[in-house]
Amino acid sequence: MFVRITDTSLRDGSHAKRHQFTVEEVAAVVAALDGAGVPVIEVAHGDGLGGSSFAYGFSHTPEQELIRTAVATARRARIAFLMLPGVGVKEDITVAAGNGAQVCRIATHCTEADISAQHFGLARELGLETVGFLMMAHSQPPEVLAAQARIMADAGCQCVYVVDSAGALVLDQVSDRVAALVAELGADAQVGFHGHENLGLGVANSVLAVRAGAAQVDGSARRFGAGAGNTPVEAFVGVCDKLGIQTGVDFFAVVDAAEDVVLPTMPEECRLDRMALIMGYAGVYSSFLKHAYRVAQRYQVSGAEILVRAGARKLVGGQEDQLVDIALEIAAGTAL
Ligand SMILES: CC[C@H](O)CC(=O)C(=O)O
Ligand SMILES: [Mn+2]
Repeated sequence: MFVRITDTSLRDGSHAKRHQFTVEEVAAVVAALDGAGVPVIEVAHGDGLGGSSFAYGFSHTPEQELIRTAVATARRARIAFLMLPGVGVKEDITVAAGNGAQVCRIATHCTEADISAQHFGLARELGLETVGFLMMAHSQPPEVLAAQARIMADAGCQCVYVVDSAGALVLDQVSDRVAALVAELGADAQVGFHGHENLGLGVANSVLAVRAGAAQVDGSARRFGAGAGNTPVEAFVGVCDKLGIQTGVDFFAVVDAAEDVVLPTMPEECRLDRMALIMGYAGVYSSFLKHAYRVAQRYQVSGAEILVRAGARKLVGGQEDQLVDIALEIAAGTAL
């Protein structure tokens, strides 16, 4: 059994770093992960191409420059980028392809796959490998996700991911979703899994995804990602070694890369603390974490209460501004 790993520290980790990666940091991380045999490395603003904005936070370095740096540094790894239709536009994909990126990952909310069709079409025309992200996958049952995956595959997506954006999926809930996509897509497209650590299940959920037929799995060195972070790639590689699942990644080299190279780029460790746990429990988009801290501070209300209410409202990516509305509701003493 083989699983292809994509490291997303330089994209999902961007949320945890408020999008402040430098060229030097990207070069160092890509060199270390590439040297360890990580086959795909994702680089972009945390919210994907075009994410640098008032709404999501401005990047320290333009993401296309970071992509160029990653491409120039990697010897074996393919460089991937993420793009959310509406946050970025098709031109961003063309520019990233021109900068040498090889894997185009298009992310939509898990009921909105149809908005990705033109982007997959363009990416295939440009000769890019394509991956689709069905975000907030905990919020829909397996059959709904499978139907959405079919829309992406028919549009030219070569691997559709079950994306546990909130870190809310628990064990069998991952297997059931991945298995439903595998059954629907058959030979038409692969299936992937992207996990978050908010309930401490990133590695276990990823193993179950592979056992249910996932051919690709995401992780981040040192868990560097939104919320409590992503599936720790070095732990996942070690567990795969023990289980006889081939990854092609050198365990000791990726452990060194995580500790010696990625950790120094992190503003702090991604913690499985109260806020992160509530995100997983209440089903809140992991990238809302820093926004929730900021809004709680500004309106002097409980960040935990904001997240509980965000979960009850079933907010999706792009609705970060509703955290302010929720904070005002709490400050006014309105009951949930
Ligand atoms: C804002 C995009 C988001 O971070 C994509 C992702 O990694 C997820 O939904 O988990
Ligand atoms: Mn993520």
